[in-house]
Amino acid sequence: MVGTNTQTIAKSNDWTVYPSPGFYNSDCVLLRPEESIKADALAVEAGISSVQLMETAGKSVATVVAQAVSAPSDLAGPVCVLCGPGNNGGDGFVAARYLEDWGFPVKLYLVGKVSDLSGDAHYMAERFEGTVNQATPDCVKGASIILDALFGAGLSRPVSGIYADLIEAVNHEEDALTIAIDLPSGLDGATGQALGSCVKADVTVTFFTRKPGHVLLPGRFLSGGSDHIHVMDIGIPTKTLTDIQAKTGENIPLAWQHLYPITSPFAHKYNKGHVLVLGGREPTLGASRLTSMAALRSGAGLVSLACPSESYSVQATALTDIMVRRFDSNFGFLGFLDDPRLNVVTIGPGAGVGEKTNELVLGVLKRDIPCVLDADGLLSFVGRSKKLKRKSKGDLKLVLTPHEGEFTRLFPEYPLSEGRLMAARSAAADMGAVVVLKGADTIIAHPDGRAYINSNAPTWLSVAGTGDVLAGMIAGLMAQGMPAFEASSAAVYFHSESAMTAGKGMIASDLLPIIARVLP
Ligand SMILES: NC(=O)C1=CN([C@@H]2O[C@H](COP(=O)(O)OP(=O)(O)OC[C@H]3O[C@@H](n4cnc5c(N)ncnc54)[C@H](O)[C@@H]3O)[C@@H](O)[C@H]2O)[C@@H](O)CC1
Ligand SMILES: [K+]
Repeated sequence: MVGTNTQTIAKSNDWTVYPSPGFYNSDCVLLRPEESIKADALAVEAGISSVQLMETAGKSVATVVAQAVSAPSDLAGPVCVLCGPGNNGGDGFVAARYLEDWGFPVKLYLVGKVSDLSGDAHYMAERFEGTVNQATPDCVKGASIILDALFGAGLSRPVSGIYADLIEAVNHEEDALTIAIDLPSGLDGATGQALGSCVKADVTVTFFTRKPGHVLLPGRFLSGGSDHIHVMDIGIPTKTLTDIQAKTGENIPLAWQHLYPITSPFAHKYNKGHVLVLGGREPTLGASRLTSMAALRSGAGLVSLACPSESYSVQATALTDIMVRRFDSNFGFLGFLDDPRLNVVTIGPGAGVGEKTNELVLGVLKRDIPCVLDADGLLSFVGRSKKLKRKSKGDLKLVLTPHEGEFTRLFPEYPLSEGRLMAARSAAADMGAVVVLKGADTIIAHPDGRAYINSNAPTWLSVAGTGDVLAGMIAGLMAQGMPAFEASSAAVYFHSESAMTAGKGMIASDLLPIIARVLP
């Protein structure tokens, strides 16, 4: 699966890696609604008519409906097709025509009149030979299948009025199978947030690529969940992705496998990097142990844990595979950085919030040593995040891994209410650092605007200590030469894979022996 790279140490000029193969591949790239409308337009420029695109789109929706039922006669109620005022409604008319032709009991409902429709939607409405009924909230009662063609990529404001009433009626009809065309109506395809009311679909049929809203939460669940989002090829040439220069993708191996560090037969501990983890004091001694073990399990050649003298004996006794070192002052810790083999420092888990940690972090950054900052390492910069700003346009040297609470405290200027994706992107651009905004849909954002959305985290991953493990995994991959953005993305992905393998009820330390099993 992973690893076509023959280099032992991957190329690491981060800012030149874009575009990566993932952004050319419709399995990975997530087109924002305006980008998908642009893709349609580019396909038209390339000679495919927009009517043909809509015909193929509508037919593909009908095909998914047909595959969901063994035979039209098995349906107790009709297939209700709810059409809105734009081209999403046009897709609904096409799907309704095919389903009628195939013998399905179809009832089509439109908000407004056919004469109000324009362009391709109007043309497709004229071609539909069945009855066009006026949509009212009662119309979906008793339906076996509801096809939601109210709004797709063109949703431009919060849903209200008759549309909100229709959406509520759809969601109330729990026995019906609700299939959304392109996006559940009311879902903002860019942010994954509901704009006013939103259809809760069981299945979503989208075209060419998925949209960020299908992967971000709650959009992923409103769309029926990852396994129920069908992406249909409607003939848009893949090369349009090159012209669009999309910068959002799903965090899958395709996105970063070309930079994954491959262990050469000549590898030894001294050419697989050396991670230094700052160890803490009571009562959070275990956190930095998790981080250091995760770095080692992720393939780093050497891992050292540097801790204050008072916790030295506990840490040294608890760790067998990690070199434990002691220091009595910040000066002592910074002295460890003179070792030229040391190539990543992790500060955070159990480090303590305050001036001392602040000084240590700035000392590391001043020496230009790549650094993963988590937990206390981040919280020590609340109110002074500007001090972390990196100006360099060369290799990215800093990775920040806040969860939502830490992010909000660190970056109040980027409110999460405007969408996690945008907030993480803005913070990354501002700081000149990789920002890993943790959550059920972790975002990994690069200062140049690229971002991956992670989707393979099981619910049980959210337990104490798993963030400490993630920080170690990122550091471990960076130590082996993987660029910061891709190392962070790969670590997030394999962290979730490890949790998946560990299973429900796992605790953070269960992940450690599994990491090495799931890594390629
Ligand atoms: N060539 C193309 O552009 C293709 C488009 N396709 C379909 O077309 C869709 C996009 O079509 P459109 O751009 O026409 O957009 P939509 O059909 O999603 O909706 C746009 C219409 O809804 C209105 N509207 C937006 N928000 C509203 C709100 N909150 N309340 C009331 N009215 C609202 C707008 O004024 C406009 O009339 C895609 O989602 C897809 O389903 C597919 O047929 C594939 C080809
Ligand atoms: K829809």
